[in-house]
Amino acid sequence: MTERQWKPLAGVDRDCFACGTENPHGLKMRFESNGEQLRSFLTVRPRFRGWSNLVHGGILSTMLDEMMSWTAIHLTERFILTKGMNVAFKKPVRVGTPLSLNGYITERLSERKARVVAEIRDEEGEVCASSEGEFVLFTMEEFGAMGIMAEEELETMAAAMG
Ligand SMILES: CCCCCCCC(=O)SCCNC(=O)CCNC(=O)[C@H](O)C(C)(C)COP(=O)(O)OP(=O)(O)OC[C@H]1O[C@@H](n2cnc3c(N)ncnc32)[C@H](O)[C@@H]1OP(=O)(O)O
Repeated sequence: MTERQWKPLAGVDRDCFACGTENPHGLKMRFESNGEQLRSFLTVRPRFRGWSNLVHGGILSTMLDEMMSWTAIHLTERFILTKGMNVAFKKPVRVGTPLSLNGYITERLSERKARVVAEIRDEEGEVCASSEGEFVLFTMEEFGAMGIMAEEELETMAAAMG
């Protein structure tokens, strides 16, 4: 069986703390999709530490939220809000070490909701942290009506979703 090809997703948000392409204080996460799952690779800088050389748990949670969010956005082609998420911290994660993340949908709960999982792995491929979240899905019109994004941002985002 041939593995599905991974393709990079365009970075469309400049300032998001997690995925913003131009945010000098952010994580600058980028994503790839094979149509069934998404993945991301990054090395967390020391400025995001908690204890001494360990990545702060809040930063790991942000990375997991972002991984699940883009998984939901890309695989459902909808705008999303995180309704809730649970995180399990299984192994300490060190700053300055290469990490990989993956995300996938476990259940399409309804037309408007999806359950998504994300994992953070270390260089050995061991899962260091994982999350499960519930995501509410919105059409562009519904999201626009919530006043979260300007009209032109909505259209740029919608064009980059699939
Ligand atoms: C580039 C950017 C990527 C960034 C990714 C970051 C991801 C995030 O962290 S998002 C930020 C954190 N999350 C939030 O701020 C969400 C705040 N919470 C909320 O707005 C609400 O609680 C929300 C929308 C999640 C759930 O709303 P609530 O009414 O409690 O939902 P719920 O009772 O479960 O569902 C009610 C129904 O109304 C729908 N609904 C809720 N609000 C709306 C709305 N404004 N418009 C349309 N439908 C809505 C739900 O989909 C659901 O539909 P159905 O009955 O068919 O299942």
